[in-house]
Amino acid sequence: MRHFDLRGGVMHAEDVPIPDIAAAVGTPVYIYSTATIARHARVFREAVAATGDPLVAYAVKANPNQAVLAAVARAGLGADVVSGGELARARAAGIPADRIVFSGVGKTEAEMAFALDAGIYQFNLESLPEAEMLSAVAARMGVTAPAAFRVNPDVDAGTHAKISTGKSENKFGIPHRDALGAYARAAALPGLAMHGIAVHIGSQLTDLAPLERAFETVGALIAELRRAGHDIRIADLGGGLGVPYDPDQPLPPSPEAYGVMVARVTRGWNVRLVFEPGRMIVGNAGALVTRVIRVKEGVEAPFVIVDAGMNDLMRPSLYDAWHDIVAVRPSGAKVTANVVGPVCETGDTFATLRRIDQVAAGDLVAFMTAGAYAATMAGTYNSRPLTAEVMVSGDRWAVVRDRQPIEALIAADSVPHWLDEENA
Ligand SMILES: Cc1ncc(COP(=O)(O)O)c(C=O)c1O
Ligand SMILES: N[C@@H](CCCC[NH3+])C(=O)O
Repeated sequence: MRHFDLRGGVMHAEDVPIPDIAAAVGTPVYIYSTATIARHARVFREAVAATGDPLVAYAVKANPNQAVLAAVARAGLGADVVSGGELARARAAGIPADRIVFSGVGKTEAEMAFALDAGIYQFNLESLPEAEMLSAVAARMGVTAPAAFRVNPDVDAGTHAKISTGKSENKFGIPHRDALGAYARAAALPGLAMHGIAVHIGSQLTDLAPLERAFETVGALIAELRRAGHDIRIADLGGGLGVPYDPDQPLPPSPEAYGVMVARVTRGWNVRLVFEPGRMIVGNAGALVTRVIRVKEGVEAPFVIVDAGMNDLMRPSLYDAWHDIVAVRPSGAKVTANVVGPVCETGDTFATLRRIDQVAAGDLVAFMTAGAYAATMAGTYNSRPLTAEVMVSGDRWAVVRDRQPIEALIAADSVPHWLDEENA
C-alpha cells in the first residue's frame, strides 16, 4: 500500500490531495505520512522480533521533527541520538530514557552529563579518551554509565563514500583489533559499566553481505571479550538498511531478509540486540512538494526551475543522490529535462537529462523519498528561510513546522553598535 499515490489524476498524501496542502501552506513544503511511519516501524519490529526482545531505536538524525518523533514513540520505538539536542527532542516527544542510546564521535562533557542525568540505556563510545571523559563525568555525578564501544570492523559497506562509516580510514569507532585492549582499559575506569558492543558501517546499504561480515566480527569479539572476563549483555547492530529511491533500480534487501540474516548470525550470542534504523522508518514517508517557477530553454534540454533548492534538499548535490521526480497532476506527456533550483550554485541540480513528466510554470512537482536526511539537513543559503513541514493522517493534515519567516533570519543577526553609530 502506497501512501503517496495518484487518485483521479492528482497525487494524494494518504487521503489528502497535495494541491490542497500547497494552496494553503505554499511551496516548497515537506509532507509526511503518519501511516507510512507506523507501517515501517511495525514492519521493522516484526522483521527483527525473532531475535528476542530487541530495542529498536529510531535514528533521530534521519528526521527529528517533533511530530515524526511522536509518531515513532507511539509505534513503540526508542531513539538513537547523536547530540544533546537530539536527546532533548527525543525526551520532549515522550521517548523513555531507557529506550535511548547515545552514538557519535564527539560527545561533550555537557552532553554526557545531560544523558546521565536522563538515565539513558547505553552510551556507544568511539574511543578510549571518550571513555575516560565519560568515566570522569559519571564518577563526579556519583553514577555508573552503561556503555559499549563501537567497533570499526573495516568492511566496505558498498555505499557512497560520504556515508560509509565502517572502513578503517573512517573516523568512527575503535579498530576491531584494538577492542580487547580498549575494553580492558575502560573496565578499569570508575563509573563505567562496559556491558555492550556496537557497530554501524554506513547508510543506504543495498547489500546484506557487508553487514553480515561486520556482525560476524562483533560475534567473534563478544566471545573473546567474555573469555577475558567482560560481561557483555547488549549488542547494538546500528542502522543502515537501504530504501528504494529509483524505481528502475533493483529493490534493496527487505527488512524481512535483514531480520533473517541477523537471526542466523546472532544465534547463540545470548545478548539483547539493539537496532538503529533511520532511513528505513521515514525515508519513504515523506515527499518534498515544489512549484515550477519557470521552464528555461537549454542547449541540450530545458531547465525546469523549481522553487525548492539545494538548501531545502541537499542530498542530490552532496551525494549525487537520486530522488524520483513526479508531477502532482501528470498529463501523461514526458520530456527530457534538467530539474534545478533557484540557488546560485551549479550544484543546485536535482536531475540532469532525466525523463520526467512534462510540466509548465505553476505546476506542482514532488521529490519522492524525502522523509529522511532531507528537511533535517536544510539550511538557509541564499537567505532562503527553512521550509514548512506538514503531516497527514487519513484525511487530516496539520502543519508540523511553520515556514520560517525571513524576519526570523534577519532578527537572528545583530549589527554592532559602532556601525549603528556611524550610520546615524
Ligand atoms: C550510529 C548510527 N546509527 C544509525 C544510523 C542510521 O542509519 P540509517 O538511516 O541508514 O538506518 C546512522 C546513520 O548512518 C548512524 O550513524
Ligand atoms: N545524510 C546521509 C545519511 C547519513 C547517515 C548519517 N549517519 C544521506 O542523506 O543519505
